[in-house]
Amino acid sequence: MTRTLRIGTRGSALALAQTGTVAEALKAAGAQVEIVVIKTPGDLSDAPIAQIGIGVFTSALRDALANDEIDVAVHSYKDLPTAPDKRLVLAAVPQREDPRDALVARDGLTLGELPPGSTVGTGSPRRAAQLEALGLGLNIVPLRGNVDTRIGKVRNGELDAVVLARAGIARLGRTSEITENLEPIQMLPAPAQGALAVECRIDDVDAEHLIQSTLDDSASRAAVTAERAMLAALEAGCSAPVGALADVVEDLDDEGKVVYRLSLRGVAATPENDLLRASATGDLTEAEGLGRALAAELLDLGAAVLSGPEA
Ligand SMILES: NCc1[nH]cc(CCC(=O)O)c1CC(=O)O
Repeated sequence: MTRTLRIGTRGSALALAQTGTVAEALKAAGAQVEIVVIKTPGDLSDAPIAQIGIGVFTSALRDALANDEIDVAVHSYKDLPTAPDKRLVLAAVPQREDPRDALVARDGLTLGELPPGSTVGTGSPRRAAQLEALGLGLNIVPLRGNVDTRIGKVRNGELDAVVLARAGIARLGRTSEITENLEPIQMLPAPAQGALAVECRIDDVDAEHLIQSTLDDSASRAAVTAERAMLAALEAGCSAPVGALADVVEDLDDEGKVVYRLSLRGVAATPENDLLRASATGDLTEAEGLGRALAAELLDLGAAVLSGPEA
């Protein structure tokens, strides 16, 4: 008897594309899979994410998983609340896509080429704060909707530009519409941007092992673990102006041998909304501690303690 793994996903084009890659990998490993689309309140409301709250895209999927309606949930990792869900286990963090943000602007323009007063759409306080900090006189306007809708507002002339996660555009096969990849030095991505989180029930050891051995990428997992530990220690919700990016880098130990280490950069806002940037490097096996240490440093520098996970 072969078990069929029911893989739950949101119904957006992006979610379906992401889930498709997970399903294909599991099939290639010999599993039988079925895709189950779950509607979430985040898909049904047009209100700003900051208003409808954290977890709007993910809690319905998590409940369906805990209630045995599905066996696997595929999330955009950055949309998951930082608080752990004791009913579930993170079975895999697949190899991460390019985590950078990307600009889609009219006439092929880059950020630096946009004239002052240009309208740039984003619903993300993190992106807005970092765009403001460039001092280009851009007019940042709120924006929501799926990737297609957002790019459409540039195509139809409603906006001069939008900023989106490169990974989302890439998963939809639309990278040709990107006019500039934003370097982390000016625009740090959201913690875990570009990564997926593949969850299963805490007691479903068979599914966990299959998913982990088929899909987990330890470098991606270490990087996002550090980024999200930083976010959690700042008590920031997903809508807070906090960015983080970790990379695995080569280093030399005391005997001159090559070792791999984790390098983490972070950005957070002060109560006056000025941006603070800091970085730290640590052991690959100490990803969580590295994230917490960088958060402590940002707090020492005057970063605002942000509202808790419920805000
Ligand atoms: N908050 C929405 C969301 N969640 C994940 C992605 C993109 C894919 C990813 O970062 O993994 C997006 C769209 C965006 O931020 O442009």
